[in-house]
Order: sequence, then C-alpha cells, then structure tokens
Amino acid sequence: MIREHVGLEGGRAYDIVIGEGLLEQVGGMLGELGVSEASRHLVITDANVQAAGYLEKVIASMAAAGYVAEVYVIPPGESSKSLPLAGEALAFAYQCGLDRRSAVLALGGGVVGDFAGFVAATYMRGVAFVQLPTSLLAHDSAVGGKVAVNLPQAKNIIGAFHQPLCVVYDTTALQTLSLREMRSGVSEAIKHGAIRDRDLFFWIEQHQEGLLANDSSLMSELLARSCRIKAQVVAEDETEQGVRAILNFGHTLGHAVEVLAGTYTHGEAVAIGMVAAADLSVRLGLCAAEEAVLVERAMVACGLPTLIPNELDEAELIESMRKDKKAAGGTLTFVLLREIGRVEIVEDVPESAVRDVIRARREG
Ligand SMILES: NC(=O)c1ccc[n+]([C@@H]2O[C@H](COP(=O)([O-])OP(=O)(O)OC[C@H]3O[C@@H](n4cnc5c(N)ncnc54)[C@H](O)[C@@H]3O)[C@@H](O)[C@H]2O)c1
Ligand SMILES: O=C(O)C(=O)C[C@@H](O)[C@H](O)[C@H](O)COP(=O)(O)O
Ligand SMILES: [Zn+2]
Repeated sequence: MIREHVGLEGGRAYDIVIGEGLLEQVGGMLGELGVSEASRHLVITDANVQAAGYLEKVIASMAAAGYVAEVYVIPPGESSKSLPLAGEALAFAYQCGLDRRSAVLALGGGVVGDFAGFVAATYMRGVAFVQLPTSLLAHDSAVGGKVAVNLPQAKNIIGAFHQPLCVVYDTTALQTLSLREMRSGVSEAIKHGAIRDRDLFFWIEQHQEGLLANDSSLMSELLARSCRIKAQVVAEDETEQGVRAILNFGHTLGHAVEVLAGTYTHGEAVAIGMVAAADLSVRLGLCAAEEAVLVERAMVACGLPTLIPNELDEAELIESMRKDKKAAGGTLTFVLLREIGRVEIVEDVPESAVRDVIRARREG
C-alpha cells in the first residue's frame, strides 16, 4: 500500500491511499477517519461502476463496519455533471435523512467525483466526503478538492473547493477500464510530468505500453508520482490564487474542444490542448521547438489525439477560451511551456497567435 499526503492547513490535510483490494476495507477506514456510525451516509456512483461490481463491495464493507449506506446511481458520462441532477441527488439525501455528520462517498471516475463532491459541498452547507476513484483519470480529479457541475455551454462553472477526508484508490478497479479510458487517464499524468517533472514525462512515454496494459507495478508507480505532484501543487495554492493554475495546462483549449465537440473524453481534449499550448509557447518564443515536438510525440505514443477537428468553428473556440475561468476581462490566458517540466501562466495572449496555432493544428 502506498500513501501520499496532501498537506493543507486548517484541518483539511488528508491522505491518498493507493493499493489493491481497498474497496473491501472502506468501512474500517471510515471508522479510522472518525465518520459517525449514528448517521446515514450516501454512496454516489454511476451505472457502469455499479455494473462492474464495485458498489457491492463498498456497501458490504460499510455494513460490516456498522454503517448505514444509501445509494444514488447516476447515468455514466459528462452530461450527469448538471445542476438539475445534483438537485435531485440533494433532495434524495434529504429524503434519506442525511445530517451534518453524514458523509458522501464518491465511487467512480471524475464525473462521479466532481458531482458527488458538489453534493457534499452544498448539502447542509457542506458535509464530509470521501473519494473512491475507479478510473485512471481520477488520480487527478479525486485530489485537490475542485468539485463542480457544468453549464451546458461550459465546464465546471458551478462548484466549490471542498476537500475530501481521504482518497482511497483501489487499483484493482482499473482492470475493468477500457483502453480509451486508460489513455484518457494517462493524458493527465503526462500533464503532471509536463508541468513539474521532466523525468516522469519521459518515463510515461517509455513505459506507455505497460501502463496502458495496466501492469500493476508500473501503474502503482505512475499513480504515486502523479498524485504526489498534484498534491504538492494543491498544497501550495489550495484555491487557485496563483500557481495552482499550472494544473490547467492544456485546459484552455482542451475545455473548449471538449464542450464544443462533445465527442472527446476529458483526457483526449486536454491532450489536444497540451499540444496546442506547446505550439503556442514556441510561437511566442517561450520554448524551443524541439520541446513541442516531444510533447506531440508523447501523445502519439500513448494513442491520444493531437489535432483540432475541422468542424469546430475557430470563432467559437476563441469565444469559449475567452470565458475560461483563468481569464480576466475576456482576455486569453494559457499555461505555457518553458521546457518539459516547467510551465508558466501567461495572461493576455494575442488572439492572432492563438488563431495561427488553431489553423496549424487542424486535421488534414
Ligand atoms: N476535479 C478535478 O480536479 C478534475 C480533474 C480532472 C478531471 N476532472 C473531471 O473528471 C471528469 C472525467 O473523469 P473520467 O475520465 O474518470 O470520466 P468518467 O467518470 O466519465 O469515467 C469514464 C468512463 O469510465 C467508466 N468507469 C469508471 N470507472 C470504471 C471502472 N473501474 N470500470 C469500468 N468502467 C469505469 C465510467 O462509467 C465512464 O463511462 C471530467 O468531468 C473532468 O472535468 C476533474
Ligand atoms: O485541480 C486543478 O486545479 C485542475 O485544474 C485539474 C484539471 O485537470 C481539472 O480538469 C479541473 O477540473 C479543471 O478545473 P477548472 O477550474 O479549469 O474547471
Ligand atoms: Zn483536467
């Protein structure tokens, strides 16, 4: 078992526990975290994760430890991150009699984590929550306390910073993940390498075959190293007053592509966004062209997309990016590459440079 730590102040520090068979131990872990046995608790998951058998394990483990668990199952997919569905989940929590000592458990990928975290952050002005990530991408989403639902036209617009009590990462769950979702998760790990750890970046490219095949020792190393970077950045700037925005590398364009196309996974869209951000960095004279080539090479090696679909309108992409959460006053803000392992946040990027990059990155 591996333990990483998110070193926050004010009683909000927590551990990320990574290992095999942890879902069967959730009940005992809740006891160690001081979760009350007197209150009812809510496990939120999606239908795919339920069908794969993980919900049963959590419920059995909680029951064995004396916990009463209610269950709320959402449809799989990004469209579940909506305010109306969150409202229904909140009403369900109330109807079940959850109280201020109740905990919400998020069992699933990033969609479930963001959604359930939002429910936990808003129910009775905030109750405890525990992340039980089941996708590879969720090594990113489960850590750091960004919880949110979407507007139809923009991602994560309605949300909060609400840290979990613990992240319990059962790596056996990754066995049922599709190759596409494994690749999508690798994309955010490449991001962690690109922003803070050059060695990790090249290690992922070198070991992509074993990682995508879910080799257990490689996977444990990936999760530990990638979560460690995420935890460090979050501990430096919990609510994104500054440096935390580097975790948004690839997301300015990535979020625009994800929303406007509606056909890419989050990790795929961010992969396109990272390659484009690297191109932009070269165009603005911030980084050597060879570094951008290496970013693209890593994405291709991991089977991730690198081109912007032709059907996405340039003006709509720009408009969406001007409304990105990092942007103030409608300017274009990007996290740009200095070299692999080092990035910087650049505000007020000229629109002409962004348009040039979009045109050069179009599908053939
Ligand atoms: N809060 C954050 O810091 C943060 C960070 C990164 C991404 N995100 C968000 O996370 C979301 C993407 O997360 P995701 O890629 O995990 O998507 P997801 O939650 O939709 O999961 C991907 C697919 O895999 C299925 N699945 C999950 N675990 C499975 C398992 N063990 N076996 C079989 N199927 C499984 C899901 O049902 C879904 O169909 C996006 O909404 C993104 O905005 C948030
Ligand atoms: O934790 C963060 O901070 C991140 O930016 C991580 C991102 O990978 C993630 O997609 C996050 O949800 C994006 O946040 P947003 O504020 O750009 O919506
Ligand atoms: Zn992301």
